[in-house]
Amino acid sequence: MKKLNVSESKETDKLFTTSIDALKNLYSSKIKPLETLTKFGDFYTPTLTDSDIEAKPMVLLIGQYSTGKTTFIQYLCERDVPGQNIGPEPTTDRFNAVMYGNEDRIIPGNTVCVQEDKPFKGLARFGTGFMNKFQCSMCSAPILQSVSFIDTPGVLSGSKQSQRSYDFPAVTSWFAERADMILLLFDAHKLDISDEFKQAIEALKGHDEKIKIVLNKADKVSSQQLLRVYGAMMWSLGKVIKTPEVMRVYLGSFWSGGPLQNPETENLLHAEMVDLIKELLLLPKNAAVRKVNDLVKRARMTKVHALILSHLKNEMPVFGKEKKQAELIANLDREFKKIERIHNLPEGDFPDLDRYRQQLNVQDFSKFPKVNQKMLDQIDEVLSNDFPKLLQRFPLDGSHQPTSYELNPFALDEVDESIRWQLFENVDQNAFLPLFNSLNPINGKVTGADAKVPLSQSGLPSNILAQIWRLSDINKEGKLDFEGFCLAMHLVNVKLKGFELPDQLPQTLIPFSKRSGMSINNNINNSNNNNNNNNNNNYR
Ligand SMILES: Nc1ncnc2c1ncn2[C@@H]1O[C@H](COP(=O)(O)OP(=O)(O)OP(=O)(O)O)[C@@H](O)[C@H]1O
Repeated sequence: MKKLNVSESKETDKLFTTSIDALKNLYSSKIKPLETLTKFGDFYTPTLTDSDIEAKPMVLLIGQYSTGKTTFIQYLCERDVPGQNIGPEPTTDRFNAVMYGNEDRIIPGNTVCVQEDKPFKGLARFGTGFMNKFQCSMCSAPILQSVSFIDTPGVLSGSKQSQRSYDFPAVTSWFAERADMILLLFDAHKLDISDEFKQAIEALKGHDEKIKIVLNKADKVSSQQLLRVYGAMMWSLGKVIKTPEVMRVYLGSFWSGGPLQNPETENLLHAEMVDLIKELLLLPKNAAVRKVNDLVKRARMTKVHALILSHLKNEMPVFGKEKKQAELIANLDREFKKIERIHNLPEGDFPDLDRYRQQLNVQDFSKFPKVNQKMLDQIDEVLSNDFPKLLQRFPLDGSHQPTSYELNPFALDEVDESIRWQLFENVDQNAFLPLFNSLNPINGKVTGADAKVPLSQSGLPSNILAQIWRLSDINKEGKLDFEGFCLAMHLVNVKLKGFELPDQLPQTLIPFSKRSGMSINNNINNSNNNNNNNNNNNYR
């Protein structure tokens, strides 16, 4: 594993901060003026605020009711999140932004939408019907320092879905535009893709590249059923999501309710779950590049929008304005083609015809602004010069930015708080194999007496080593298998770096083979009950 170069890590962090600053400047000086002039917000989405651009990466979860969206968030947070309801019936009746905060609290929708430091001001346009169904849950779960989650109400079937007091697809589309990743959750045990759910997926149009599929509760079916369910799901989705790329599907069972139930698929599901968690952890590093891409998209749309308005204004006669306006709206597709040809614009930068028509219906074309060449030049400048320069700062060779942890799992002083969220699977286990084998394990396990020598060589005091033993002997057997031994050695290194050891093992540090068998509560109970003393004695 490559050794971390401290200055390189600090440079990378600095690079991301300065890039976000540069983005804010470019947006407000070169894109926003044309957006304001052409009332871009009335046709698309409101102008962005600084907090929109600075916001932590957002993960949007969408699925029919009871597919496990809320449980998924709870699993990743390793704790109960305030304001979350879990149950077999439709439980989440509101959009819930789960974000980091020092103390647990729930902020109601009306308040969170006026807070300057939250990226939700644009939601105010969905009215009080929506505000009453929106809230922000703040809690101190470590993963929330890297990403925020948007839990959504489960999509219902039939009239129940349309009875909502706000425009569900429009709100979903608003979040989709700002999200860094969209997770579509399906229940492998009860695959059901209703028409209403298909409509909700339609609202994600234009954001296909962010969509990942999670086939949840995949351990509840046999391998053969899983294959069938997978095929049926892809077939149905193929009709709704029209993307040339193959969608990434993660199979898994994201909850702390018990071990994976199908030994046949256990390894596969573990590997898939690890992959998804790794993807989530990479989001902050990729978010800055994504933000540049989003602003590129927005700048191109603004340019096309300005040219459409100017074209429609030029078409207006001195008399008979209303008739001409209606005619232009009816033949909007033809007008779009004309504009495309005259200005040599890509078809893909044009807006959705029906939605644009709806907005045009309430406008007076003669009041549209004429082309402001200076502002258009600024947009061209930002697209052809400023954004490419900004992107050159990032390594865009297809490889992701390795996290500090991937570069050196023991370099704890060189990484931020998210280190607590590292995965056991990322620990370089090969490095400990020779040492483990030299202890002559019996049935793949070593006793406290065996492990005492290598652990004591760390020079750590007995009480600390006893704590390390307690944390590493997850099954409370008085012995360590290879994974437990790696964990112990890893914790020794953590301590030697000057960090406090946790009272209980973070969920991420529990090897996957042992993880699914434990609930978080079990974990807490284990650390509190008398087992502690017994296990500590194994080491002494
Ligand atoms: N991986 C899993 N394996 C088994 N059961 C699960 C799993 N995940 C969630 N469940 C159970 O499924 C039910 C629905 O879970 P949850 O409330 O998290 O779903 P949801 O998608 O958020 O639902 P809603 O849209 O109604 O809020 C709960 O009873 C929960 O305990």
